[in-house]
Amino acid sequence: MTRPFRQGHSDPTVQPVPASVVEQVDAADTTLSNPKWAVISIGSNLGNRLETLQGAVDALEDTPGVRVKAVSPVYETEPWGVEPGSQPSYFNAVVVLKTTLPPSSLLERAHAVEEAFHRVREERWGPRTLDVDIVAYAGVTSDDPRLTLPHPRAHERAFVLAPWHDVDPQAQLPGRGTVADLLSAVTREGVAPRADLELRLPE
Ligand SMILES: Nc1ncnc2c1ncn2[C@@H]1O[C@H](COP(=O)(O)OP(=O)(O)OP(=O)(O)O)[C@@H](O)[C@H]1O
Ligand SMILES: Nc1nc2c(c(=O)[nH]1)N=C(CO)CN2
Repeated sequence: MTRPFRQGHSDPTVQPVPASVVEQVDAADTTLSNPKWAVISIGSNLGNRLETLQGAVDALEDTPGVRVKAVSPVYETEPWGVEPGSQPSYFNAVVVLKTTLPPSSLLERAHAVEEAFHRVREERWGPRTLDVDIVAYAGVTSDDPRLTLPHPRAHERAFVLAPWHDVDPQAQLPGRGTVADLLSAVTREGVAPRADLELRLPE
């Protein structure tokens, strides 16, 4: 015998939903209909650097919930933070995207893209096939060491600021000021545009 389905609070299989859960679901829905912008720095100083950077751009675009909006010019840059001459030079670029992913999922994806290009983590600031850092995610600030936002060293890195300024001259680094001002405060020595190279914006 089938029992009639009873609707409303008298149905014992329907639990009341706590207000906090409703709030969380609503917040998630807002994200879905309201994508956030994020700025990603990509760098490579091992292997075929340009091919790897293009692969990273394509992999980001292939991510559900991510749309790449702009890809910067390519810069050839001296390794930052290490003994001069101790590592090959980098190719660096910046990707501006819109995403419905929360910051933690975007970081997971960034790590997966690095791993797809055989990134190994041996020493701090060691040479790498691919580095994918989240420079900024909307206006979010966080001092969580697993994901610090904005990136704690972006404001002092010309290899991030110069390509970002190229694609968005009005950009602001949350809590730090305009990218234009930050760029004028750092040395651009060792950060050279490679006008002969180009990264394609995925179609
Ligand atoms: N904004 C961020 N973007 C990427 N990783 C971050 C960020 N904030 C914190 N991290 C954490 O930093 C850890 C180390 O990252 P990674 O190995 O890419 O550092 P790095 O590129 O060598 O140096 P740097 O952090 O100076 O760019 C990651 O496992 C990640 O959890
Ligand atoms: N020029 C340059 N130097 C670096 C880079 C980078 O992408 N470019 N990334 C680092 C760790 O994120 C450390 N140093």
